[in-house]
Amino acid sequence: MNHPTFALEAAGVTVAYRSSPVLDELRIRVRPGEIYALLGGNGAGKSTTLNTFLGFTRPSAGTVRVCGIDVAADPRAARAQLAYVPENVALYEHLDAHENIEYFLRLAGTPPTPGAIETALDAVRLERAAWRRRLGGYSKGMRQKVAIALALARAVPVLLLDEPTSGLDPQASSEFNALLHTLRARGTAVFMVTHDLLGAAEVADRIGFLERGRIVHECAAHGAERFDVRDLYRRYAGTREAA
Ligand SMILES: Nc1ncnc2c1ncn2[C@@H]1O[C@H](COP(=O)(O)OP(=O)(O)OP(=O)(O)O)[C@@H](O)[C@H]1O
Repeated sequence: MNHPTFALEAAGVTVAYRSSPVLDELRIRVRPGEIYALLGGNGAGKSTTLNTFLGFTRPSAGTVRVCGIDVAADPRAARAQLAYVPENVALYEHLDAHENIEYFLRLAGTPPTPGAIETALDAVRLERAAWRRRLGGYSKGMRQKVAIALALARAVPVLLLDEPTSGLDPQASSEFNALLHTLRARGTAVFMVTHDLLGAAEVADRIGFLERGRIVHECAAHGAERFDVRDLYRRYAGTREAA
C-alpha cells in the first residue's frame, strides 16, 4: 500500500435514520500522528461517526477511508488498521492482562512474538505487579491501559476511543494523556469522541465540534501554544444548546 495522507477520512458522509440525517455530509480528516477530539452535544452524531469509521454503519452517501482503504469496499481490511476502545472496555474478567492480550491477538490471527506483550504492557505503564492479576479487580484506567496495550501489540496505525476519560481520576487522566502522546510519537492517529472539553484541550492537536451531524467548527493547537479554553467552551456550549 502506498502511504495515504490521511489515517482517517470521512468525505461527504451522510447517514440517515428514517429520512432525517444524523450525519450530514460530514467531513473529517485525521493525519498519522495526530490526536483529534470530536466534541458535541447529546445526539450530535458522535457515536454514529465512530460506527461509520468502524464499518458498522453504512453511509447513504460519501466515503469513509481508513489508511486509504475504502471501508464500504473492504471493511475487513479497513478494520484491520483500527483498534477501538469503547467507553467500557470489554475484556475477559477472569483472564489477566497478559492472557487477555494473547487471547485477542490469537483471535485476530496474529499470535504474539516473544516479548511483544510485555513490551506493550510496559509501554502503557501498567504496573508489573498487576500483569498476572485477573481483570475482575482492575480499575477503569487499568482496563483502558490493557485495551491500548492490545492496540500497541497489534501495531495498528489508528486508534478510536469513545469517551476515554469519563470516570478516570485526575492521575489516571494524566497518565492517559501521556500515553496518547507516546502513541502520537509513534505515528499513530488517535480519534476520540468526548464530552471532556478540558481533557481534549490538553491532549488533542485538533478539535472538531459536531452539531446535527456536521462539523461546525474545527480548531488546531500549534505546538506549545495550546487552545484558548474559554473560546472552546463558548463554542461547545453553542453546540450543546443546539442539540
Ligand atoms: N440505530 C438508530 N436508529 C435510529 N436513530 C438512531 C440510531 N442510532 C442513532 N440514532 C439517532 O441519531 C442521532 C445521533 O446519535 P449518536 O448516538 O450518534 O449521537 P451522540 O453524539 O453519540 O450522542 P451521545 O452524546 O448522547 O452519545 C440521535 O438522534 C439518535 O437518536
